[in-house]
Amino acid sequence: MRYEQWEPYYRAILQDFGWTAEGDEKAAELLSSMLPEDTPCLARVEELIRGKEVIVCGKAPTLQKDMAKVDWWYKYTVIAADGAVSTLLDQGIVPDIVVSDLDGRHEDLLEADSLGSIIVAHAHADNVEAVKSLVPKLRHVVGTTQARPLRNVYNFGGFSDGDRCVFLAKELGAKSIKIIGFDLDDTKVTPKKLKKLKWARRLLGDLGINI
Ligand SMILES: Nc1ncnc2c1ncn2[C@@H]1O[C@H](COP(=O)(O)OP(=O)(O)OP(=O)(O)O)[C@@H](O)[C@H]1O
Ligand SMILES: Nc1nc2c(c(=O)[nH]1)N=C(CO)CN2
Ligand SMILES: [Mg+2]
Repeated sequence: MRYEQWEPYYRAILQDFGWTAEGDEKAAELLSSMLPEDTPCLARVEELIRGKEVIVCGKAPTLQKDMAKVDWWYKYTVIAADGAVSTLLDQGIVPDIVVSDLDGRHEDLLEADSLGSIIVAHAHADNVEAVKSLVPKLRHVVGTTQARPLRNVYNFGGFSDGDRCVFLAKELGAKSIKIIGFDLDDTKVTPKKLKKLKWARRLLGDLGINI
């Protein structure tokens, strides 16, 4: 999705949460300054996705049960949304890609990185400290922002980690996208999280994915 297409959603999200773009823009600049000018891992991310069957794993409480129903993991490019990486690693699955705003368990993000997962690390106004502490330790990183993209910090569209996985897969031309570990009606989450899940439903709905 081009930024011009994404921007109206971004403006509406900022308004809904009472945020301004400035903090996100500063966070994106910081992330940019920590990364190489080109993004060596991006070509690999594209290779993993284009024309491939992709499975996106969210971190709903149903994830483990949903995982048990997947017959053959190796036919998929596996994308984990943040905390889902911990459940996947526990079950012996190393995701190809982890999409994270770095509030998942840092040990698990580092373990996945050391096992070859590419971490699509998202900078926003509220995770600057995590960006500072974790990004220098990662070996395979692609930087993202929800604000206007920079030369080496991308915006594939999407807001929360789970829907950003799906936008990434769409944008880079996945052949199919299977989604597990999503429960967008989960009532056991905080009001802020529920609001994020509502946005996920709306954004995915506009991609033609109704869950
Ligand atoms: N019931 C659910 N509870 C939590 N996450 C869910 C649920 N259903 C779908 N997801 C997706 O799984 C993603 C990863 O979940 P996790 O709990 O790690 O999120 P998070 O990192 O706290 O969320 P975020 O940083 O996006 O606010 C979420 O971004 C969300 O899109
Ligand atoms: N400023 C800000 N941006 C976000 C936040 C958040 O808590 N604050 N959470 C997100 C979920 O991944 C995505 N973007
Ligand atoms: Mg997160």
